[in-house]
Amino acid sequence: MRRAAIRGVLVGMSNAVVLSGLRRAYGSGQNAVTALDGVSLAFRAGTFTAVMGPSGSGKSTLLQCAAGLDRPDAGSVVLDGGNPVELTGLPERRLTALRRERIGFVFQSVNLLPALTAEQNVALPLRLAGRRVTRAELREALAEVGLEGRGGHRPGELSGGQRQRVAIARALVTRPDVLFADEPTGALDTESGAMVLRLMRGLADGGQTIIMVTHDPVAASYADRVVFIADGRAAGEDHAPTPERVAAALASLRPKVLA
Ligand SMILES: Nc1ncnc2c1ncn2[C@@H]1O[C@H](COP(=O)(O)OP(=O)(O)OP(=O)(O)O)[C@@H](O)[C@H]1O
Repeated sequence: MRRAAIRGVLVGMSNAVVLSGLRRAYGSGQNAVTALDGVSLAFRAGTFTAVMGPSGSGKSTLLQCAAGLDRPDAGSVVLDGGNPVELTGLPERRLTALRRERIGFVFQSVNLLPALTAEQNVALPLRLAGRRVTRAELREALAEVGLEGRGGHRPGELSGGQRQRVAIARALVTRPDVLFADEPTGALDTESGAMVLRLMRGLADGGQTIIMVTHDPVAASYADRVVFIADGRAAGEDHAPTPERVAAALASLRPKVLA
């Protein structure tokens, strides 16, 4: 009973991702940089979390480790989704398969293949996983991100915000446990960025777990929770973020030299 209760806290049904004691250093000797210095965080299923912190605080490293794109030196990453699996220590082939099936990732640079249509770009992860995919599924995936009727357009014929929405549709087409986003609105104008953020908010309201790194307090205010990282460590949380509160918390974390 007690063990079940403890397990419930660590990797229970309600958590989509649990990070425990994550450490990651780059380089060695005098050049060694500690990017993550023992971070433990849990992300509840169906919630939208923003990760914020000063430049170089370890946000991208955290996201890359949590998404199985980088390996921590110590600590564990557990993906739950009803079928818990620990990423750390998985052989590369299993990790690749797991990333393909259970993890979605969107970046600041959208990385769509320019020669392919929106529909063909969205189909790619399923094709790589050897799955059949129908036109109807692809149309539905694009409709979910507000791009019905745009399936035949190539990236060059779409706006920046529309391209990012295609990338989100591509990341979600495998129905991943978690959508990781690293500065998804960093390259967009305010209006396109707001559309992408509203889309992500709606996806989370529909049950999608989202973890997003951002520098922008307005972007962070769309999330349910903001976690702050400073010097590779967890440095507080806000469960009712507004742009003003987030900006104030961030200012208090900035290295004195930049303040
Ligand atoms: N591949 C790498 N090799 C060496 N050092 C690295 C590497 N990646 C990150 N670092 C260092 O690790 C620390 C954390 O980097 P990370 O990119 O995670 O920070 P961040 O908070 O995402 O920064 P930013 O907000 O500027 O993007 C930094 O000091 C960075 O210089």
